[in-house]
Amino acid sequence: MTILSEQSVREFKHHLINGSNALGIKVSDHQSEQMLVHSKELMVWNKKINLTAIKKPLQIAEKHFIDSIAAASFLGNEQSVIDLGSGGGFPGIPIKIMNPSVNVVLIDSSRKKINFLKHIIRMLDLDTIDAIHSRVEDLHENNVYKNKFDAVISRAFTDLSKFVKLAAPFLNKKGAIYAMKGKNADQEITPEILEQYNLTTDHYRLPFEKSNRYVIKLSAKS
Ligand SMILES: C[S@@+](CC[C@H](N)C(=O)[O-])C[C@H]1O[C@@H](n2cnc3c(N)ncnc32)[C@H](O)[C@@H]1O
Repeated sequence: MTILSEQSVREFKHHLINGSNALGIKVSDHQSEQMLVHSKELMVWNKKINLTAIKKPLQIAEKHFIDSIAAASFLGNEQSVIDLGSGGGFPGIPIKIMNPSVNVVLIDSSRKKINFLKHIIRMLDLDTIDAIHSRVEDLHENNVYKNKFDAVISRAFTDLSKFVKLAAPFLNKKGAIYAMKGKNADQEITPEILEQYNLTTDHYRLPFEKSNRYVIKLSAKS
């Protein structure tokens, strides 16, 4: 099925590459092609299952892909990343596309969304990435995932306090938690979080619509 005209494809890639460039991030032609494939499938599957409220191609480019790529640029050189409540694959799939050597695990409690994510992984022929159908809390005692990750990340999953509790069991000793947030991010930071973690906040603005985004990084106090 042709979901995008040739003109729309050109506009999508242009938007993705130029918008990322404006944030100082280089997206190659191959990477933009991979994100285009993911976007087209997102639009097709979204007609049957609820993957995203964002439906226009250029908005998908900016609000899903550029947002995920920008947040990924604040990761250190982590080699294993788990994305909690990954939904349509954000930020986990763009993280993998931008950093092919990183091991990525995507978790979601919706079987339909996991089927979609497995389909994308197959279409893009990605390796060292897995999509797991589970509630996050049901994996806390699973030795495959417990204390195994350098980074736990999420976007639009839950509030910061709850995310920290759900993320902590996955971290290895040097691991860090990354929460992608929109406006009022600072209001979610509680004294309990500051007691337990060193906190840094990075900021960027989406390049076209100009809204503010924050990545809150938490690493355990030694
Ligand atoms: C609002 S969506 C965000 C999706 C994606 N991270 C994004 O930013 O586009 C939240 C996702 O978390 C999943 N979810 C909610 N509670 C969960 C839980 N306890 N364990 C695993 N996934 C969960 C939902 O199925 C949904 O796909």
